[in-house]
Amino acid sequence: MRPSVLFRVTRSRFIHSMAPVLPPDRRPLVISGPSGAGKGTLFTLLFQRHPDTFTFSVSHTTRGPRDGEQHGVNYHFVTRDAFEDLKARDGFVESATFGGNMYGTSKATIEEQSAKGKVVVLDIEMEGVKQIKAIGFPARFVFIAPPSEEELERRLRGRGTDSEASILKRLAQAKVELEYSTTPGVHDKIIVNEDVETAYRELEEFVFSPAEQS
Ligand SMILES: Nc1ncnc2c1ncn2[C@@H]1O[C@H](COP(=O)(O)OP(=O)(O)OP(=O)(O)O)[C@@H](O)[C@H]1O
Repeated sequence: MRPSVLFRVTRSRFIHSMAPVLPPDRRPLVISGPSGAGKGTLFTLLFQRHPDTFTFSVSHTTRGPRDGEQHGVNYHFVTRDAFEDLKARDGFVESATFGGNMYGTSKATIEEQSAKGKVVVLDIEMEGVKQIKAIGFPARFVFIAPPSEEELERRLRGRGTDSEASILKRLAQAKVELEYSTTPGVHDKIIVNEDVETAYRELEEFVFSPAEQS
């Protein structure tokens, strides 16, 4: 290998190891889609393969921490009063109540993480997507769809994390979400997660595409 070539190769490896490759469009990435479609699978790959580029948005919740959960890592655990106060001050891009507990994504969390130069990834359900769109919060919206409802059911069952009742509830909700995903202009990108690597490549390509292409 000629010395100049060697230098270029070494230099390029050095740049890659030192500086994260940042997407031209740094707006937060809102990932939504039916439970079991593979959102977690795909964004976990994004974090593993670009550890310095992306960061997961840490939500606020009024529920208590479970064993091993850490404040500021899994959630910002706050009192109901603190949550309601922040909500009244318009501090959330989206919030919702599940099983009697409140959950929300705070604007300050997104802004702090974005200020560190990272692209913030949000895993948000449909109602949250609607809220974020309604306030016009700048973000890129990606919808992960299953190849079919039958395959979605297979994945939910195969995951082995849900009761029969929970699986049926998730499948019913999936129909609503898939219907909503056909609303024009809601999502910047819809990815059908049939083969994981193919879907991942599509996600990566979208994420690193210039703003005007999204
Ligand atoms: N392309 C794929 N082919 C086959 N199985 C897949 C594929 N993508 C994900 N899975 C599997 O499907 C199951 C559901 O995936 P995952 O947990 O990532 O879904 P999710 O959309 O994040 O769900 P939730 O919203 O409930 O967290 C997992 O067991 C995962 O390993």
